[in-house]
Amino acid sequence: MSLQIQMLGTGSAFSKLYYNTSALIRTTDATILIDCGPTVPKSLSEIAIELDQIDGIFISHIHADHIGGLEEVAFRLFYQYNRKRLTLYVTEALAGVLWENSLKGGLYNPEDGFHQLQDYFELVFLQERVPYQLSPELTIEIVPTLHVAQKLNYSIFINHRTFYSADLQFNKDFLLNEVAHTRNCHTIFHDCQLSGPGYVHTTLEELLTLPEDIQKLIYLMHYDDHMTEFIGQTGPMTFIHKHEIIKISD
Ligand SMILES: Nc1ccn([C@@H]2O[C@@H]3COP(=O)(O)O[C@H]3[C@H]2O)c(=O)n1
Ligand SMILES: [Zn+2]
Ligand SMILES: [Zn+2]
Repeated sequence: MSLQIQMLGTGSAFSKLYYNTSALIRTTDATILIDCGPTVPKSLSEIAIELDQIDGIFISHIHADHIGGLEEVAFRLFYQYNRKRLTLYVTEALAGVLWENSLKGGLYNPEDGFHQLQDYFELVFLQERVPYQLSPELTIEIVPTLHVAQKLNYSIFINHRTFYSADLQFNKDFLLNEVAHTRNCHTIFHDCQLSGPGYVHTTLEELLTLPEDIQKLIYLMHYDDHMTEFIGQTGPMTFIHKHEIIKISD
């Protein structure tokens, strides 16, 4: 079984250098996008991936750096790609706020028959902590994680043993007991705020308190533009870069 994770961006919400954190999950039979910030269409075009080569999009939460490219994707699917409807993998609750609190502003167009999210995307509602086999080679499972109080936020297990964090506050117990121990993950993609108090993110300082054998599994993403100043200061953890491909064999 072959699984590849290719980063489309690795920067923080305010990064001007590294694009919004987002990735493509690629297997021989499926290509799924994780999050869709404003820089995603440009990043896809840089690696010559057309929107109609993507089978579906998973959304972790509705901050703009994770969804700000969806309006462009929705319009282009309809007007440039002959009304193609991609699948959106979301919880039902997230689909509601995604439309009402974000996308409706640009996409609502009753005159042309666009009333709701379903008019642009095929919606597949995920349940928390239920594995979904999206294709013979790809299974995903979402878990609720804490980012901003009262704000829906989901991280994702890919083929059971790869963990990809949404933006999240450090949760050492979860990383040690669930990600590393119970699920025996061999690969972890984790958001990382390089300096200052995290507030709504996990800081590098916090990740450095994890046991070394877990740090070895971690690729750091969602970092600020002063990343280069921290090269050599991340213990065994590795900064991942835009368009880098991690091959995962299971
Ligand atoms: N309580 C908060 C909420 C948000 N923020 C910043 O706003 C950004 C929104 O996108 P993000 O990627 O979640 O990162 C958040 C923080 O930088 C923050 O610093 N403190
Ligand atoms: Zn973010
Ligand atoms: Zn966020």
